Amino acid sequence: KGLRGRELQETSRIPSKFSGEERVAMKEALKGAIQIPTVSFSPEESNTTALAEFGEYIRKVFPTVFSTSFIQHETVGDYSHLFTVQGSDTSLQPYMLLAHLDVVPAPEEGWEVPPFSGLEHDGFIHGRGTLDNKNSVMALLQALELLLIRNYIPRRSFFIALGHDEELSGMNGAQKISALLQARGVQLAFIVDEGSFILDGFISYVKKPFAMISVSEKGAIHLMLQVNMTPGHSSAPPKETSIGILAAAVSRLEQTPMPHMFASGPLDITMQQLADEFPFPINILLSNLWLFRPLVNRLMERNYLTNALVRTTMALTMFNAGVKVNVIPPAAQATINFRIHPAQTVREVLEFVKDIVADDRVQFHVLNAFDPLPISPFDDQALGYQLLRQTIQSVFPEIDIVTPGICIGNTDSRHFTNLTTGIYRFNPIYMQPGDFRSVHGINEKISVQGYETQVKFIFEFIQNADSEAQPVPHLHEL
Ligand SMILES: CCCCCCCC/C=C\CCCCCCCC(=O)N[C@@H](CC(C)C)C(=O)O
Ligand SMILES: [Zn+2]
Ligand SMILES: [Zn+2]
Repeated sequence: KGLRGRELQETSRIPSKFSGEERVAMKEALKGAIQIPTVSFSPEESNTTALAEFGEYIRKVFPTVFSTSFIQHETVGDYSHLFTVQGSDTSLQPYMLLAHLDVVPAPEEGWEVPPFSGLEHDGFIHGRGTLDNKNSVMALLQALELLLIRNYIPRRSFFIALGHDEELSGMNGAQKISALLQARGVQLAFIVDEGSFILDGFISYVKKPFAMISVSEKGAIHLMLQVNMTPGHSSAPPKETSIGILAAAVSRLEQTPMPHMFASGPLDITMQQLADEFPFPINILLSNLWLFRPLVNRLMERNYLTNALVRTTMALTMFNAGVKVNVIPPAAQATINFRIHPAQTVREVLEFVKDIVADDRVQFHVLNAFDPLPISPFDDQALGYQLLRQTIQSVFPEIDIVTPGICIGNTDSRHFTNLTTGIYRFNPIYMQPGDFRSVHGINEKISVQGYETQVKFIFEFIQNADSEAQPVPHLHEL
């Protein structure tokens, strides 16, 4: 189901078999990438020396990519990279594979090995970026390098875009790449980026790992609340201070979750596809959402991850106030990070928040805001989704559930809605809750075997995108 024409593609396929020497080279290349500390600290501070070094490094380890006549390489926004791989059939719409080479900071405390060592230990490569997202950067280029060495000539053109400031919102990398391609009149069939995984053990009842392809991502608001009061001597305080007023306001917000929004859309399909994995009676509830939706909503609210899937969340992330112990504070500021469910908008969330705060002394400053991303198609006609599904099924034959999902974080792919309606977020790696906590946390690591499989997945995916296969129409042909 989904794609046809498999037989055709099998005839000229290059098998994803790598020699012992190639397998050593690919893991060594990843280790070298981890050792370059391409840290995005803040909008004002990145390690530009490391970002430049990374550009030199990929030239060195992927010489064929850089010397192939039908591949054009460009540096964008000083440190991001855009590879245009010209296919032989210009009637086919190109696609894009996206990843980012910057990482979040990694103070050494708590790490079993230094975070920029790239050390191999017990079958794992350790370090910041091994899951987020140098694994993808390196696997994309590695798979292409290996295909080129085997004289592969793609039919369908594609782009590999590597952003350098995703962890700071992608304005200098992905955003500029998107603008550049738009200026060139490029439209894409689809994009594949980071943002979801093969999930293993995230839902206690679901024993089988399943692949979730995120077809949308939440919007966000960075909101600063501020209260100003006249400062004075603390020995004769007013009835309320800026700190007290603000604390009461944010406490009201914390006590008032946004309405749950599990009404329809991709999550319906996710839950229905997973229903059979749950024991009785939850399987019955999930298979009959038309009747049991309110109950399922309450079940999903209980877990912090599934809760994030069913509603707009708010996290109070910064709180600043006070200048001295005996001074009535002149101002208090709180910064809140909202993640907006695809069924809500920035405007609706702000209205909701103002109603809850209901205090004119609290000023609102929207520092940054964007609506949730549109839902990309995931039906039988959706080329990007179906290619991912097909490749998951061939590379991970043990996975029999592939579901659409919603990405609870944000990715560079959100800068590309001008170029395509098909944006899919999926990393072909197994992810357990502990691994997930290591992303932006401590002891981030990838198994050598998991990384090799990621390279294999991309190697297969690029070939699948070139196959004769077309999405199967909904209606049966007569
Ligand atoms: C029913 C299924 C259960 C689902 C459990 C979900 C498990 C979580 C799986 C994937 C989430 C991955 C999110 C990764 C993308 C986040 C990247 C990131 O951190 N982006 C920044 C961007 C910002 C503009 C700097 C962010 O803060 O979101
Ligand atoms: Zn990332
Ligand atoms: Zn990240």
